[in-house]
Amino acid sequence: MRDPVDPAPFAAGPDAAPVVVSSVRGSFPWSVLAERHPAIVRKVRDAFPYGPGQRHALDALLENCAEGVVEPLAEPAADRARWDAWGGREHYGRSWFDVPFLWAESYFYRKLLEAVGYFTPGPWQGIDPFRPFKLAELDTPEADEELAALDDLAHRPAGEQEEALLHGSLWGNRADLGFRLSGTGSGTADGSRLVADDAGVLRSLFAGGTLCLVADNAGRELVPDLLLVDHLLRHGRAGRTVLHVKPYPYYVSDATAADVLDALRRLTAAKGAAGEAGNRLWAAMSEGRLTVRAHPFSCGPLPYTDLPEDLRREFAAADVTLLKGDLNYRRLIGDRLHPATTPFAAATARFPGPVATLRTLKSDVVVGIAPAVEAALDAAEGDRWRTGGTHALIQARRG
Ligand SMILES: O=P(O)(O)OC[C@@]1(O)O[C@H](CO)[C@@H](O)[C@@H]1O
Repeated sequence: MRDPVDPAPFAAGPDAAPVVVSSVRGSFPWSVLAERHPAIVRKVRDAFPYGPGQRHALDALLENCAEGVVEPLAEPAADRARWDAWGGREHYGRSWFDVPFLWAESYFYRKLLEAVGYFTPGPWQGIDPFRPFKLAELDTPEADEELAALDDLAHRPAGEQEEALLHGSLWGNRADLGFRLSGTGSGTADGSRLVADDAGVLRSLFAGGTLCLVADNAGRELVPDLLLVDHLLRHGRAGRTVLHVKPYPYYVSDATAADVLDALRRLTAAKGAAGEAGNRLWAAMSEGRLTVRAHPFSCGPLPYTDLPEDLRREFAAADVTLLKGDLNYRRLIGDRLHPATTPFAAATARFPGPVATLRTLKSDVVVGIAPAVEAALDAAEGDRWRTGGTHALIQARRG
């Protein structure tokens, strides 16, 4: 039974709200393209002994991002036709700042991989330009502490464990490298920073069937995600889990299948409860109760209203599709500036099946915020609560 939806916010239809663009100088989207992306290109260039050809291509990308226009992928890119169909034909030739923010950001990462030869046959093919940053995250004293804390949690009742692991997965989203490489973002994991909390609805959707978890970042976000998955599989709260990751490196820290293996090995190498969870996850993957998918659409520049039919069917059949992180949230609500008080159920009405999100707020779009909460946050923080990574939300809609 679908939650009652107030049609008022969409009297003009769910696409009435304006799409986020990057053309307003000084805005958050503008700063991502004008400041964050050049910083990421420089970090990547300095992180590898790339040859002259790659360094020239990276410098050309830097210049193109700042002053140039969106250019097609260089032939013979295997996915050129796909990007043409994803909006490239409409956007090629336009300034990066004049196309939808979601499209410009997503395509930037695809052009970055082109510059370093990620798809080009040869020694650099398949070398993840963000891997140094991802791995550095996994081997830290903080990661050791987080894993050690599981030994105490293991003695708590299953319900308490689930609540704690759900929050671990939520706040793991704060560890977003794209966010950190440009030196912004902090946040505390205390409850006061939750601007919406549908944890009860979300937990009621763990019904022992299929959980689709659409992952976000690798490293210190993916490890808590995997620990939550272990708990749900172990306690019969999910019969199987399909973990959706990216088919290639994306948004600096987004997880690929290689990152799942790194996170899994980090767990199996740990002592105590963390190691036991790692071994259970390893067995679950071997037995097909935990499967990893890397669908091309997961690196697409489009909202989830454009889901391809196979994903639409998969999500519709799941107990719940749990979307992690800010980028997935933006794609879920169309990267549109809906009024923050727009009901989550209304803004996500076209997503197939029950859907939920665990997200720290790192970009302007948000829905499902109570009017009094929005007013209090605006009064206390101005707009910072929307993009600072200091606040988070748990939102869910039954099918
Ligand atoms: O999906 P994540 O990892 O939580 O966050 C990704 C993201 O916040 O990083 C960009 C800024 O660098 C945003 O535009 C984008 O939404």
